Amino acid sequence: MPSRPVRRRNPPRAVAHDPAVGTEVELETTGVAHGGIMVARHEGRVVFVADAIPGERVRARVTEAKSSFWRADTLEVLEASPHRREHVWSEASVTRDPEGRAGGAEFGHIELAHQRELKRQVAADALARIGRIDDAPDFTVQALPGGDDAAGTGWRTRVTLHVAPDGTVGPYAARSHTVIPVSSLPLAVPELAAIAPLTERLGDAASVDLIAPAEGPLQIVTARDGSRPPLAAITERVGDREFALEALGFWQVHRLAAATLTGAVQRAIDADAFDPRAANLDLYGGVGLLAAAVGDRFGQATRITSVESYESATDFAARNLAEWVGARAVTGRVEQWVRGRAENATATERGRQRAATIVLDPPRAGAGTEVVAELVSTEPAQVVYVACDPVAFARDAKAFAAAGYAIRSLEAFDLFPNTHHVELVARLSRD
Ligand SMILES: C[S@@+](CC[C@H](N)C(=O)[O-])C[C@H]1O[C@@H](n2cnc3c(N)ncnc32)[C@H](O)[C@@H]1O
Repeated sequence: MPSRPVRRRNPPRAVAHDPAVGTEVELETTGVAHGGIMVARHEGRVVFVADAIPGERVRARVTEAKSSFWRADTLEVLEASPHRREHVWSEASVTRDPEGRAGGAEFGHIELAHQRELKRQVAADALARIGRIDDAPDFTVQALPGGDDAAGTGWRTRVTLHVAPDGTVGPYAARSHTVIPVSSLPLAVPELAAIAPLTERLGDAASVDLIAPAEGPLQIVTARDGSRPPLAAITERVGDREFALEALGFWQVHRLAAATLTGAVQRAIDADAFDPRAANLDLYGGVGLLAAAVGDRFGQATRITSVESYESATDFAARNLAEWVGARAVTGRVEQWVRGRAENATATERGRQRAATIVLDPPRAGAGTEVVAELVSTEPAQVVYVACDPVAFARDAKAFAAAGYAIRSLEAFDLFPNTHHVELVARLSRD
């Protein structure tokens, strides 16, 4: 097994314009910031430090020096937090040189309960400081069933590996596109970890995707220079319900995530405010997971439109939602699809829009203020927001709040143990 990282054709990790870059500093970390990094101060300047924990003293190397803040990598832990543990992935450990640490498990050195507390702090802080929301319900970040078993490993049903010019296969390093050779993939479900081509040389490939669907064989999809082979359909399952999708189509990554979000969305919807005949929406709908969650809770008469930009996903969503005659799947970009929806509607349709429950599950960037403005202009009865980025959610929640939509319920889930990611499910409505 090679131990030296292999560089891809990509910019260097830090551009050493500032003489501070590359210097070593001793830091005391005081808090956690968005993105899995900790906050410290050096001579009054904020420093964002990777691979530390709040309350630690570390020796760190500066990797970026801007006028308003620096970034640094931990080289040595001088005084450890009581929450520090051996990293779940030795190849991502602080004992390695920072440029040779595997990325994707940036909280793997922190006890699981404390990881969840740090994620809660980041989300609460984003709501307070970015969302300017001071009345959000209290919440904790909930572990998934069995989430603390095996130190939070063995949950990823999707893994993307990258291929260096010499054919080495591995994950990228944290914060760079350097391919890191590794001997294990602890966050992957064991059956995927077992088939990963970690010892192979794939000189003519760009990336390798590994997928463990709920049904059928494991999938290995090798892409060459951005092109992919034709993709098979796979089957995922939530309870008794099956979902068909393209092998590389979007599906929640944790093996229990789809079921967890189904339950959370069903709980979040206020049944008294739900009208099955309304113009209900499932925005950023993928293959219809959350539209099905709504339909399963409110029955055969449920009307709901799922909007998704990726055509193949919409085709599958139409199949997956076929049992609801009032369900339809539309291909389109949400920001375009919602534009002018209120003005172009008939009086009857405007009434249905006002009675609507809108579920939205945008990508990491969030929905954005323009989409929120279009949605609130139709005065929907309630909005259920599924968020994979607390800062983007806080920005959007602020825009909802400006239109009188407050957060009425809020749950958070640890769908990505040993990483900094957290998923939120919130219901927003007006008084
Ligand atoms: C976080 S996923 C959620 C999918 C689905 N709700 C689920 O849980 O399986 C976001 C989805 O939004 C789609 N998407 C991204 N940007 C979009 C846009 N501007 N308009 C419509 N869909 C978009 C992606 O293709 C992806 O399927």
